[in-house]
Amino acid sequence: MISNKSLLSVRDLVKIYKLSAKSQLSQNFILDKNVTDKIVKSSQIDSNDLLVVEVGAGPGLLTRSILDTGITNMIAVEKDKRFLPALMQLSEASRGNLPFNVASPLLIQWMKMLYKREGIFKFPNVIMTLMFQKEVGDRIAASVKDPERSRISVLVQSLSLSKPVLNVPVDNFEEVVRYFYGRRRKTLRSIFKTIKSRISPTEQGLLDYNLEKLEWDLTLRPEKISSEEFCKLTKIFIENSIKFPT
Ligand SMILES: C[S@@+](CC[C@H](N)C(=O)[O-])C[C@H]1O[C@@H](n2cnc3c(N)ncnc32)[C@H](O)[C@@H]1O
Repeated sequence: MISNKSLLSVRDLVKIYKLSAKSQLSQNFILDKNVTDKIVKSSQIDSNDLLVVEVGAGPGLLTRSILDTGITNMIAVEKDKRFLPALMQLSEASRGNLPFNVASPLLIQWMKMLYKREGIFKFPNVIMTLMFQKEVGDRIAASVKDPERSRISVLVQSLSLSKPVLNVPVDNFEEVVRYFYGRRRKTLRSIFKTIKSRISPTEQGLLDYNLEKLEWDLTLRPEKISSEEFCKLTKIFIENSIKFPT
């Protein structure tokens, strides 16, 4: 718990240290404590939590709301040294509003670790509260019908524990999805043509035979392919020992 009486307000700190938001660091600050308190409430942070980590603490208002819960161990990570004086006032750190530029790679890494039960995810009941820019949130939730559908939609939806669809190793799956979304403006026919030019004639035959069974419409683009279908494709490569081209 921190004593706010001894602290300058975050609004004042922003003025004093001239902490204007830098777009290249995806900076966008919350200056209303009602909002940061609500975020913390929804994250279910409890004073018994052993450790809370905040990535991208900025001027530290969310950090203050987290500290107000009475937690005792906190790590705040911040790339921009300008925030050091503001954060130095706070002795501990938190979790919350992710820097938008690192949100997608971090999320994919965490989802993979969660799926493999690695790192902190070896422990049961790890709760993470992640806040994203609306555009990133839209992409995460996008279905095959939405124009925002992207690699992150496929990966997160496939790895999500509430509705897991993955039945192939996550690294192979990611490789396939990354390859297709790296060519998202091309048709599936054109992408498969490139893939086939990079594998042996025997492998080409095996791939053609199995692709027919998938019954994909090859005039479509990758965003129209569901996570389940990408799983099936990954399985074809694995079961027929076809090395996926990089
Ligand atoms: C969207 S702001 C959020 C600030 C604060 N948490 C809030 O809610 O007001 C994201 C913060 O992440 C920081 N940031 C950006 N890239 C970072 C990185 N690679 N590592 C750590 N912090 C980073 C930015 O400097 C910025 O302060």
